[in-house]
Amino acid sequence: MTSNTPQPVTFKPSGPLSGKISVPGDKSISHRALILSTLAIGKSRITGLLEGEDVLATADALRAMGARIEKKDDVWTVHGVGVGGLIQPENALDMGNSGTSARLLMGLVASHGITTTFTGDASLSKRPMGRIIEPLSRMGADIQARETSDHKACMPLTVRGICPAIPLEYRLPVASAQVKSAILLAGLNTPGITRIIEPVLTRDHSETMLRGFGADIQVETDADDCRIISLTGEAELKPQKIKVPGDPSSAAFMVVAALIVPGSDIVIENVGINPTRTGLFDVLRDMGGDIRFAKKRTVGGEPVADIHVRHSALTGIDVPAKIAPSMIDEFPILFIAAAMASGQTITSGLHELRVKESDRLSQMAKGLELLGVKLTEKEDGLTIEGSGGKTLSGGKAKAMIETALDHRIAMSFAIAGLATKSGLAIDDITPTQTSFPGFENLLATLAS
Ligand SMILES: O=C(O)C1=C[C@@H](OP(=O)(O)O)[C@@H](O)[C@H](O)C1
Ligand SMILES: C=C(OP(=O)(O)O)C(=O)O
Repeated sequence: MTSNTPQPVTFKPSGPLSGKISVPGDKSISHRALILSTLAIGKSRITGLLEGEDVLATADALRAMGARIEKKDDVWTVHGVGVGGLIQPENALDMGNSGTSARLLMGLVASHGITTTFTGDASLSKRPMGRIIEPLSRMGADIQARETSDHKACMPLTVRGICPAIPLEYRLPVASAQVKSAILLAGLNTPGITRIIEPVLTRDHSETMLRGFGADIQVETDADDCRIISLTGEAELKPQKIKVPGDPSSAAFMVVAALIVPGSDIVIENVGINPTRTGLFDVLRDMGGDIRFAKKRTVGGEPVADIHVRHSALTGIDVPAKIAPSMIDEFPILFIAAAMASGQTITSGLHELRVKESDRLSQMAKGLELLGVKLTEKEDGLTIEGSGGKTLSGGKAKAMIETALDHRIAMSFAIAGLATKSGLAIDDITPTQTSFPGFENLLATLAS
């Protein structure tokens, strides 16, 4: 887990960025690769796994519930216990900073006859868990959570799973791949068909990977354009060889860095370009960004490409709210691009950003204001007046940016620092370890 000692770092103005890099493995796919391999009978092999703290928290939790997970050279091997084969962990499972670990694993244990306590860091302990507790309780799990003063169910919490659980038909009230995936994972060890109605498409890695592991899962679209996902329970999963592609959410920081630093020309190899994840690249292209996907191919059922990016003059746009789910983690870095664009960038429909690792609308607004950026913070978005390509330098630019245990806030302002007059200090770089180990070094290789 992230050390408790904050490490402040100053990011200095940069000359042109150049070179070919690759970013660490996709976080969402890495969590799912470990979880589904644990549920298969036999030995799965994973390459390209993200070795960030969030994914390592998932691996540790799965080990505590009986999986044997080992790493040799670049290959992770998971000896699965089979659907229904988890054992009760001896201690509470520490989910660190990771919402995905907490929510997916809650789903996993809900349909096993085991009792499991989940804990997390100060950030995760503030995030809403009611959205997971509600459907899993309907499946028969008993979940006791801490109640906050404003009556929200938060961690720490204890899931008393039930086997057999009751199959659920559930319409997702919030566009969340974590909620969808938690229910699907619970459904795997539940007799009958678990059905999810998804009015707004979210990342679909769980569906793709479940199919790849041999589960019986059907996806249809109804007359109202809702996806209906049906999973047959008591599944038998077969072990797989998985190649995890580079994470588009990590590539996003390097893409925006190249767009805003004059003279830059970079290539990021082997990045996942699943359309449920690439909204940021579409928005940046609409703003005038020169971003090309080269060598498109399919790896393990996921589309992958090399991304070629060149410095570009950006123009602000009105970002359609409906694109939000396909770039939900990328708004912090979009706001940095918007601050460097000419004209106004308007965003809306982003309530979910207030319940991520931090309140990302408020943290980004505070930091951008320190940099002298003019903006309006609304309940569901920011409207940002861009500098028209001029370097950022507010009167208070010497102040530290507060990262609030949020990796994406830290990395977004690190990139902003490259486009300042005299550098930008952020109060803690350690949260980058959760999703992007090696972030600082990789950025330095592009600048050298
Ligand atoms: O399922 C996943 O892997 C994720 C889903 C998203 O969360 P929500 O489901 O809360 O939107 C995203 O923000 C998170 O980084 C990863
Ligand atoms: C929201 C994120 O992750 P999680 O929900 O897994 O903490 C993120 O990576 O931006």
